[in-house]
Amino acid sequence: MLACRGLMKRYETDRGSVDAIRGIDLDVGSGRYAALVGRSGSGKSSLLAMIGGLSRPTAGQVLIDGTDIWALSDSALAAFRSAQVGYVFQFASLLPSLNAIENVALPARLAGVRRQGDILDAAAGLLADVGLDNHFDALPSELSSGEQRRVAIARALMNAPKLLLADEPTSDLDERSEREIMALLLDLNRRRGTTLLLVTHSLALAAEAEPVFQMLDGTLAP
Ligand SMILES: Nc1ncnc2c1ncn2[C@@H]1O[C@H](COP(=O)(O)OP(=O)(O)OP(=O)(O)O)[C@@H](O)[C@H]1O
Repeated sequence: MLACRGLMKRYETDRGSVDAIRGIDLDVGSGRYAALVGRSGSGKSSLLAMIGGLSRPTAGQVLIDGTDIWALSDSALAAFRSAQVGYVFQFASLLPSLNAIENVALPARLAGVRRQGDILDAAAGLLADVGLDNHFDALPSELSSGEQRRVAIARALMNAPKLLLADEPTSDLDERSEREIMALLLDLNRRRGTTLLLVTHSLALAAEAEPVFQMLDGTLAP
């Protein structure tokens, strides 16, 4: 489902170049729950951004269901991302002026889906799936950080992506919310067959994943 071949990322800075990713090959089968672990600075976010079509590799390929995503034109890549990949980041990044259901609906609006009724029905269903059926009208500022994270997960699923990328999705949450968010992600992975790639510092969170990739200074540990 997901394959990386010879991936490299070099950042050019005022102080010279940084080789953040130094030749990575990996495979994740369809419907799997995979984890990417490693110390701060080992390159996890850089790798995820290339896999998610957000940051162009210096060399190598990312194949999602056989599509070499970095060989696509910018507009084709944007369309591919919007249709096939969902993102949950460290901070929820909801739009503060939109309520929960409008935030969840946004990816479908951006993808050009026109039937507003269908969009709102789908967004309501997703909010119910993440346990927020009573908060459709709440603004992000009226929700706890765990609830905001749930809205972000529902939003990531709006366009029914095949691949869900989650970068430290529970990092600033208390233990109970962390457990609940992880249970939710794993349930979505199992029930919908969405392939999940989770970046985490936590070996405990990665324990249920298969495969687990360990990043070490821009490469994968054998
Ligand atoms: N835009 C950038 N410009 C220059 N260097 C960068 C940039 N982004 C990341 N780096 C460097 O690349 C390396 C990998 O960073 P990255 O953020 O991918 O690591 P990480 O494993 O995700 O870390 P963390 O767990 O702290 O988020 C680090 O040395 C970092 O300083």
